[in-house]
Amino acid sequence: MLVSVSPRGRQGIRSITQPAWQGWRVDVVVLGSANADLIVRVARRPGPGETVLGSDTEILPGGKGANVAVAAARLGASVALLGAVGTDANGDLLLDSLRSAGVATDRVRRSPRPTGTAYITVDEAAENSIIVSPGANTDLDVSDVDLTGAKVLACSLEIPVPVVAHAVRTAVRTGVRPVLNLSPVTDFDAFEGLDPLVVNEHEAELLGGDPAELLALGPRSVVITKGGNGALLATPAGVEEVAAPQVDVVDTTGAGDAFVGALSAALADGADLSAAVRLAVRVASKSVTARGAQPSYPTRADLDA
Ligand SMILES: Nc1ncnc2c1ncn2[C@@H]1O[C@H](COP(=O)(O)OP(=O)(O)OP(=O)(O)O)[C@@H](O)[C@H]1O
Repeated sequence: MLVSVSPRGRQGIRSITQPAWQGWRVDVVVLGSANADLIVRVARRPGPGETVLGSDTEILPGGKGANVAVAAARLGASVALLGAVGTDANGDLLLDSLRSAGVATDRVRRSPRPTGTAYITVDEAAENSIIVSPGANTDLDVSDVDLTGAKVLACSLEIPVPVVAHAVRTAVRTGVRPVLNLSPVTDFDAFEGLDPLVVNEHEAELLGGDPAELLALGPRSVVITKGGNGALLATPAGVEEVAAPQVDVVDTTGAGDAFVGALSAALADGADLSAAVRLAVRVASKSVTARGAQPSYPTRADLDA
């Protein structure tokens, strides 16, 4: 019999008569965007019709979906990303970086459209201006939603809303725990069963502000992240605040994605929501002590160091 070995080395020998991913353990399916972040540093931003010279271009893997997937995988979760990238070099780069973080990419479709790209200008005051060209991310379709094997579905909103709504409803119907980071805030109507709905303070304001108002939208639980003040967890039973540790902040890029990745990994591992939020705060607060999004995400060993 022909056999193949799991790339994570955990599951031993598997028959190749099945698609490879069906034989591997998947704890967390992340549905979301994958972008190449093209970063250029400038003394100041150009005005209309003006040209300025900038630094060499830095190309980093990004996009909320890819960030969340990498954050969860770094903590030891078995993760598959459900997404789309182009057939271009940036698509290769994103797939390589996901795989090297241990994320299964079998559910990432190659699209004829260009890979999603974020054009990021950073000025001397470290202020960002960002243009996102979603490209292949907008190509995702409800027929791409495949939650096989998942304990937890983690999704965010940089991809078509109907796909996210379909994935959440499929998760609820099939007993997969849905976690939604409603970022950016978008017109959305599939809150029923979310456990939790995750938003930052700004997004919470846009949805009504008060945890009770967010719970009234229909999720089973709500988590509001509060930057350096940690996070708040609300269920119909009450509210719990989790303080963030005092850290030397270097770069907060991707902190929210680190939070969602860690939360999803912990929930898939059987933690209750309160314990999962406490871990997520620790992980996200660690991530702000290093530059970049994905490069700053800690492993379990980093957390204990
Ligand atoms: N200054 C900080 N000090 C310590 N922890 C922080 C700080 N800023 C963010 N964090 C950690 O990151 C988590 C998420 O931060 P935040 O609420 O700013 O999310 P966000 O707005 O989605 O982040 P971003 O948009 O930067 O990715 C917080 O709950 C906290 O654990």
